[in-house]
Amino acid sequence: MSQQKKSQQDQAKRLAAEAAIEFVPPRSIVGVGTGSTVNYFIDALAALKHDIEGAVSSSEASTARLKKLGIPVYDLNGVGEIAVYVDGADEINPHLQMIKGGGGALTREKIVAAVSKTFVCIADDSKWVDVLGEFPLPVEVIPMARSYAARQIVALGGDPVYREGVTTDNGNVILDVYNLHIEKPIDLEEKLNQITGVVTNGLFAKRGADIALISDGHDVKKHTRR
Ligand SMILES: O=C[C@H](O)[C@H](O)[C@H](O)COP(=O)(O)O
Repeated sequence: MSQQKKSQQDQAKRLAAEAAIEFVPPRSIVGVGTGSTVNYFIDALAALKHDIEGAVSSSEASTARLKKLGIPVYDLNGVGEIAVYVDGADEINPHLQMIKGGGGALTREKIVAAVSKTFVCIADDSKWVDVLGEFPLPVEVIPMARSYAARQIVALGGDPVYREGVTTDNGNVILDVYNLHIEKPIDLEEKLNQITGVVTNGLFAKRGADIALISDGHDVKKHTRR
């Protein structure tokens, strides 16, 4: 990617992230995702730190950034329903179903999203697609089940590749599944989760986003779920 394209994409990420601030209720505990787009959101949230109670985080990386900026981070087990969860995506379709987990944080992201009333997805417009699957679908697997899970994934029509050298925050491994053209995201999400040894997969289809803020680096378009 050229330097100019990269800085336009960064600007798009920043604009989408800053637009999410208006969805943060005062005095709330905010659900915070993971990734380069969310990092801009965390930076914007820091300016509001005296107006919110704190955050629940989806990764060690986001926790470290939140704490560094003086935003208290709570354990999810001590918190009830979260009003708003803000997170990025690797791909998002017009139904606001997503592929996530490019950064390996999919499982904790799915947990925090499940507890949250409203999911706001923030992304640059390169993530907006008609059909999910061009981006390899991450699947988090218990290490001893890696080969078995990979064979089961092949039987479902995907090409799994072990993400070497990566251990998730939960101590597991990731298989990135290539060559999927995902016409029925909810079906595939369920089938993958039924494989013994799979912890979760990066399809956020059953619980997609409620709002997507997508930027081209100039404007931010707001999409709501169809
Ligand atoms: O595990 C990572 C997350 O699912 C991210 O939200 C996703 O990979 C998008 O990251 P970025 O904002 O860096 O493109």
